[in-house]
Amino acid sequence: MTAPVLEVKCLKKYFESSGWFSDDPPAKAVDGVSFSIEEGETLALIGESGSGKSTIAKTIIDIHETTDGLIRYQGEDITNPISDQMETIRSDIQLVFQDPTSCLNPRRTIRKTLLVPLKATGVPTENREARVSEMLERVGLTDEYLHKYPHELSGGQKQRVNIARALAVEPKLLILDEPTSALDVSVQAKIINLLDDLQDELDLTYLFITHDLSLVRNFADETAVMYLGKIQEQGPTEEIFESPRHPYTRALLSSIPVTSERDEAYRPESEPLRGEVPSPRDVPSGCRLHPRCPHATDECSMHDPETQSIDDVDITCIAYEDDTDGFDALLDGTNDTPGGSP
Ligand SMILES: Nc1ncnc2c1ncn2[C@@H]1O[C@H](COP(=O)(O)OP(=O)(O)OP(=O)(O)O)[C@@H](O)[C@H]1O
Repeated sequence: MTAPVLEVKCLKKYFESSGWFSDDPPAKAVDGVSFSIEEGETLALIGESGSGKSTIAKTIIDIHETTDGLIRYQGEDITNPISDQMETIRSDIQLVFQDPTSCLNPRRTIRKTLLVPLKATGVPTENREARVSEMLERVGLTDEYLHKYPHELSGGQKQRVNIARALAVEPKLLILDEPTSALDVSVQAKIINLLDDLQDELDLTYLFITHDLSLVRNFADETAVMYLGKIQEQGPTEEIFESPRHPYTRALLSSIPVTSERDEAYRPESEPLRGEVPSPRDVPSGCRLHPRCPHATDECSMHDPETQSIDDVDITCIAYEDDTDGFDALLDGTNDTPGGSP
């Protein structure tokens, strides 16, 4: 059996305080996260702003040093990598960022932008021009764009160039960090379709980071829902969207704008979460969601929840564990209590 392309185990990334604030506790941006992605699959990491999604991405590619835990790429331990592992990571794992404009050098034509990674990875000079054209074509652009500068391109076209640049080194894993959030809605769908096609053509594996849940359902095989540095619920995307169990997942999904009857049918009943997301420097005891959770009991503030597996889904919730029947009735729509409090 081949190893998953990416495996993350009990990953922690704490940011220590510095300067005037050096006595403050560290920010627990990522606090014990585990997941794996098989070849050719997409895992979506979803959650509100500040839940730790980008920190996971940056820790995987060694922009941040790992505080604790393990990161494996194709079975090899790449946690805080040594220099030759860094070369593998630089060619096999590519990151596509949110803002297509800031990632492109305004003084470089598209041709020059795409030549940089080809030179860096030693593609012979005589093959480079053909590769640039091929890469542009892959992302739906023509040679007409070769001599243009970034400011002459639309947001969607710039993101296509960023994707082409990421593909230049023939990566196996793309980390897509909110790749469409700076784009218009109509352009977002085109970029998602492009990424979908590229995955099939090139057998790519994706870690897709987003807070836009409407993009996830048709794109990701698996979904992990993050809150304040921890995954709360994780499983096949269809299962998460059709039968969300965790109160946090339910609250997130109930806040997606409804655009079709299918959306309406899947929209879970949920009471809104109370208050604001706490600081990662002051994580609540027990279940970190408990001060905001409509289902929280006294138990939830006292113990760290265990993760349990139900129907291929891992859920980390004491209230669910203690009242599975009540929660399942809520899922079936047979709970009498308005808002579904168990
Ligand atoms: N370099 C840093 N130093 C201190 N704290 C940081 C640093 N980078 C991130 N954080 C904190 O870690 C937490 C997680 O941030 P992160 O950017 O990973 O969240 P996110 O889920 O990706 O949110 P967003 O979608 O807004 O980027 C936040 O509270 C953030 O302020």
